[in-house]
Amino acid sequence: MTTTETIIEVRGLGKSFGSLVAVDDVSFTIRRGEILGIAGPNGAGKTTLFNLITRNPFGPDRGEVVFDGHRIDRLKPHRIMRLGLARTFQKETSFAKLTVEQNIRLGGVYGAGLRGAALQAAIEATLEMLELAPLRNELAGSLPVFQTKHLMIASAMVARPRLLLLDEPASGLNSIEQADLQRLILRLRDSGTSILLIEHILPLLFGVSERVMVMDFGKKLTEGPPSEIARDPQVIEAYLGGKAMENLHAT
Ligand SMILES: Nc1ncnc2c1ncn2[C@@H]1O[C@H](COP(=O)(O)OP(=O)(O)OP(=O)(O)O)[C@@H](O)[C@H]1O
Repeated sequence: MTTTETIIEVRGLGKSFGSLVAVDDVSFTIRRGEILGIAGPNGAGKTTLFNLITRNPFGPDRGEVVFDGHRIDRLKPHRIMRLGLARTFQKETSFAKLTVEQNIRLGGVYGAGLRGAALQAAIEATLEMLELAPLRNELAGSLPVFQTKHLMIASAMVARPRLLLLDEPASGLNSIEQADLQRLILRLRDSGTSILLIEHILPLLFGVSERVMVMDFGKKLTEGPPSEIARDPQVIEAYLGGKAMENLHAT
């Protein structure tokens, strides 16, 4: 359930690569229990924003991030994770030659410092929640794309994060799998994890997010409820493209 309490506050975050300003003075907050969506064209700075918040693999040049009462913008990535902030990556990050369970175990050890019975209990709960229990002994490298996505999310969720950053989790999924993923994201939120979600598949993004922030050229262009963002003419024409929004309205 969304509360008025803030789980993360990002203030004036910025990052440059030479003369390119990849993230330019971006500020936003997420409330506890909320799903905030991020939309924007390729190269808008969405993934770089995730990198800056998690400091993985690099932190910001400018700005502040306060997560659950802690300033985290100068902490090491593993310290940020241990405070309860986890992320997934666009690219496949599982260890192909380890089993599903072994991959999740690594997430619990590295992400949350879990050991012994607490670790095993977290693994079992995560296998159930992500519907991976029947596949626990399969090699990660042998999984179809849908289960691979689940495993990436499981490896983050085993640490029981209070905030989860999901980077394009629906890429490569068919429409039935996308609908399944949509339900899963809502389940994760209902289990107490706030979510920041980057997604190009707009029906999914607009379907799960309480608010959507639109980025372009590194800047935050606008932010609001999906129903308002979907009608915003400058978002439609300039940034999401008329076709993308036609598809959205058709759903
Ligand atoms: N390590 C880096 N070195 C140099 N430039 C980078 C680096 N990382 C990102 N960029 C540049 O920063 C800009 C923003 O990239 P970013 O990957 O954050 O965009 P994005 O919105 O996530 O795009 P996509 O939707 O394609 O994933 C791009 O111009 C990209 O080329």
